[in-house]
Amino acid sequence: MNRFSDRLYRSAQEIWTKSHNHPFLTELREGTLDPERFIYYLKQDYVYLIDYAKMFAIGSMKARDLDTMGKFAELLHSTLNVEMELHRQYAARFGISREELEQTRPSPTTVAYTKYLLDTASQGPLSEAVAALLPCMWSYREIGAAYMRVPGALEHPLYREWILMYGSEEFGALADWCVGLLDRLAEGLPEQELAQLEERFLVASRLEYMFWDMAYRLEEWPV
Ligand SMILES: Cc1ncc(C[n+]2csc(CCO)c2C)c(N)n1
Repeated sequence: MNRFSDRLYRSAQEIWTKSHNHPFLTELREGTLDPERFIYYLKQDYVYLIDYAKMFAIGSMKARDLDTMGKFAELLHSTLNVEMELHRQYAARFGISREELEQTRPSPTTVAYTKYLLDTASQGPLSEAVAALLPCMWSYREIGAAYMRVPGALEHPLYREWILMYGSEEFGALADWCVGLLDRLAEGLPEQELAQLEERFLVASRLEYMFWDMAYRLEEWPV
């Protein structure tokens, strides 16, 4: 069967491979990542997730049926209460309060990524919103599943929980649902619209790469 998601996966392959080989991720899976870089990532990711959760709210609003509406509501709930709870627990280990996490000033890359997502979701049809939010869910699913199998990765005192969360069955199932939704939404669309969806997917994939890179560089505003 010819799935639109197969086309997206192929066209983003080069970008995703660069993410997988980025030192932030190679060092995280080997357990050598400097915690300072991880803390920076957690703080930026926390404010990223606040906007990302809003994408799910927009998804719920634009859904055409109750099942889809409910699934986005479930994703919104899980982002706020499961994924962000992991960040809160990590922050507590480093003496960073919930308030401090929430007050993180977004870096240039975080601003670029979150505003790109929210602009896409609010201006376009549901299919474009899903194309833009998919690299986040799908690439983390791939990373989590792969790192669960890296010998010793789950023994690391700091990175173990992170890997367990993204390697979990629940996260896998949510990502699969989003992939399937995009395939259904793309059915029968003309090539011009498919190309537009592909572009959203590729820009978000590049921004995912930039997010790892930003954290590794501890990016700051230049002025
Ligand atoms: C930059 C960045 N990209 C992707 C994720 C992963 N992620 C964000 S929301 C979601 C699904 C529901 O919570 C998943 C898997 C992240 N945390 N940060």
